[in-house]
Amino acid sequence: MSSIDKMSVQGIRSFGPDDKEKQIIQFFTPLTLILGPNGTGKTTVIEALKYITTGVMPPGATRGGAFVHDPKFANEREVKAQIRLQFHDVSGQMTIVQRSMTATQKLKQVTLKTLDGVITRRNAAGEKKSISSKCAEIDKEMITALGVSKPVLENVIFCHQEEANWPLSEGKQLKDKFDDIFASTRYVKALETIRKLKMSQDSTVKEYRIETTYLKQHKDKASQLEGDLNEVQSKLIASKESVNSIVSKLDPIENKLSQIGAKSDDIYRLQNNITKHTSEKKEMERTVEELQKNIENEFQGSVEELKRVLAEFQNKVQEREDTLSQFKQQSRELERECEQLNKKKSELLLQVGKLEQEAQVHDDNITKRNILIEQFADKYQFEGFSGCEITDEKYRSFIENVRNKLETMVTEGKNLKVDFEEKEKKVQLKIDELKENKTKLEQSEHIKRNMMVRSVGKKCPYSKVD
Ligand SMILES: Nc1ncnc2c1ncn2[C@@H]1O[C@H](COP(=O)(O)OP(=O)(O)OP(=O)(O)O)[C@@H](O)[C@H]1O
Repeated sequence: MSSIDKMSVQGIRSFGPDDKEKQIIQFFTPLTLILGPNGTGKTTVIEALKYITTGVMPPGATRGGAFVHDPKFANEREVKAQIRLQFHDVSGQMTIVQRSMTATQKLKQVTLKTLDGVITRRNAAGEKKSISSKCAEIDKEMITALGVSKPVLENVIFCHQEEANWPLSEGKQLKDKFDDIFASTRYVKALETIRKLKMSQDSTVKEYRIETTYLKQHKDKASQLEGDLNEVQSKLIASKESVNSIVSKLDPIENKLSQIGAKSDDIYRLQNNITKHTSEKKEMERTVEELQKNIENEFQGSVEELKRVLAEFQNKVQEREDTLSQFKQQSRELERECEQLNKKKSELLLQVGKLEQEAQVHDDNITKRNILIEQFADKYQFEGFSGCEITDEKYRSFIENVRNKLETMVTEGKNLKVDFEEKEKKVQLKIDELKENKTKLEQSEHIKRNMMVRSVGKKCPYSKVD
């Protein structure tokens, strides 16, 4: 169990901030009574204990200056407050915790700043070890060190006198307080978690049990298979040994077999040759027979003479073959020439056709020309062209006549043109004269009309003038 030894307070409420004003309170076992008149600081001691152990300031101390000694009282701009507590933690180790604050007087209000705290521990050898940390961490550390929960410290051990009537509060608030103190919510949650964990673990165990059954079956099967395998392996070894012995016996037999095979191949080859030669012999005999049948005059000379005759015959055959190839060559050249001539012939035939067409056109033109000559001769009374054949002589005479006629007509035309030009000049003079007269007449008409309009307008102003 943890126990509080002593506490020093400085700069809290009526406790002054100077070092000489620092107060140290010693706590006794099993009980410490604090007595004093009103306003001497009894509540402040409890508040300081609550603050140093839990980090919670007294109610109404939200305004900075309320808990820390007022800077106005100290005639300072800033006041530093410090609380130190020496205690033995649950393991009996001596621990010192220190928390500090500063209150600064601003223009209208006092602001409070909480500084980092320090926890110092002394181990069994008497060595000190300090840990400086944030307030929240110190709060956690203190709860662990004292072995008492924060709600118990706040509401039971260091309960402020202004909050001491919480046991008389309404149902829900009261329940919440008790839940906090006994941490029942946490236990309920923990129990729920444990229950869920148990359920999940139960199901896992169930699964494992089923799996174990299967695994056991598998194991039995595996051991059975292992036995079978061993048996098969021993059989395999025995079989391998017998195979090896058979293989060793087989080697000479295989050698002999391969020798026999080679010999059998030779025999087969020889048999094939015999069959082939026999059939060749038969074929030759048949050929000889046929040749003997066809021979009318059998050659009576020796083989040498026959060879010579054969050679002569072959030479003759060669000569004939050469002559034949020459004829073939000539025939090919003649065929080529014939082809070219046919081509030329077809071209000439084409030209003949064209020329015949042109001759026809020419004859038609001659006929038309003769008709026109006859018509022209009749029209211009050329004699000797009517009803006779138009020869070249006639044609030239006709052209001469035409030329003469044309010259006569041109001369007449020129004379006529001169006459017409003279007549035109005269007519133009007449026209100019007439135009002049016309202009004069129009002017006189205009003057007369104006005069008539004026004379009629004086008589009747509304009559229309045409
Ligand atoms: N911020 C402050 N600065 C300086 N002094 C303060 C400050 N706040 C409170 N005080 C003084 O601290 C004292 C409060 O003391 P406290 O309430 O602890 O006395 P008490 O012994 O518990 O009194 P009671 O028996 O009446 O409860 C008062 O004298 C008050 O004037």
